[in-house]
Amino acid sequence: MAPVITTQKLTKRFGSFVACNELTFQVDKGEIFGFLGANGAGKTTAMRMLCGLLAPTSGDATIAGFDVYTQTERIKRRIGYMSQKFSLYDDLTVTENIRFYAGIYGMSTAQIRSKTKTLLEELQLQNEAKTLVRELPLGWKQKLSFSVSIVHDPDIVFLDEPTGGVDPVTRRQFWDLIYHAADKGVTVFVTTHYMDEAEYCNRVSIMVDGVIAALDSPGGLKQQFACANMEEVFYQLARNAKRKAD
Ligand SMILES: Nc1ncnc2c1ncn2[C@@H]1O[C@H](COP(=O)(O)OP(=O)(O)OP(=O)(O)O)[C@@H](O)[C@H]1O
Repeated sequence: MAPVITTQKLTKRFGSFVACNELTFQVDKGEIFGFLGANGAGKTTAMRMLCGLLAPTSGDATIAGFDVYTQTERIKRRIGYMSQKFSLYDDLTVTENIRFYAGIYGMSTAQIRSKTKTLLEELQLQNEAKTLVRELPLGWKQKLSFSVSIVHDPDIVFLDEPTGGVDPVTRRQFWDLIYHAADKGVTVFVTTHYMDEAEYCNRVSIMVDGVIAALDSPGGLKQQFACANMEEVFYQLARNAKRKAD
């Protein structure tokens, strides 16, 4: 299967500080790829390079076949993005938010109408179609925000700590949506601090001080580091990290 994300010695320096140091990895189509690291490890910097928002200092990367140096506009059209501070409009209704983003992504009126209907059904939000987003519980906002980030059927969706602040049951429901998207062929690139979520990924990369310290399936990592769970794997790798949170 052709990889949809390929990086080769991808590096970002800020002055003499090396935020990301020679990152080399591939992510396949439909894969759920967890991108873990302690605070300051370089995850956000790497993700910004992969989204075409930040030019690398050196190395190579292609996203959906497009080059991160020269084809950033093409990349932006083929990806979705959801951050912890999701970008839904609190003072618009559920339906208005879906229509707004679908419009931004350049979908036609007919496409928007049918997509809005499907999405409301999938999320079981039909009864909340006219509810202002600010009135929705956090877990529902996260699910809506995720669905909106893939409304234009992107090749890859980048999720930056998408489930901050919700309980494990709500997180599990959110992950059902992720699995559903991955089954349809969307590649999911997700950062998280929750180790239950790391267990849900097909493969997990763990960054420490700007480098990828380990990369394998959760089962493979547990075996490699002789740990019972991902929490322990992460702790073994991250406990000696030199960088601290800003
Ligand atoms: N524009 C910048 N100029 C200088 N240093 C930066 C810049 N952006 C990030 N850094 C530094 O690069 C390092 C990696 O930051 P980054 O935000 O990528 O880490 P992270 O793994 O996403 O951490 P967190 O989980 O805390 O968000 C940090 O030490 C940060 O201070």
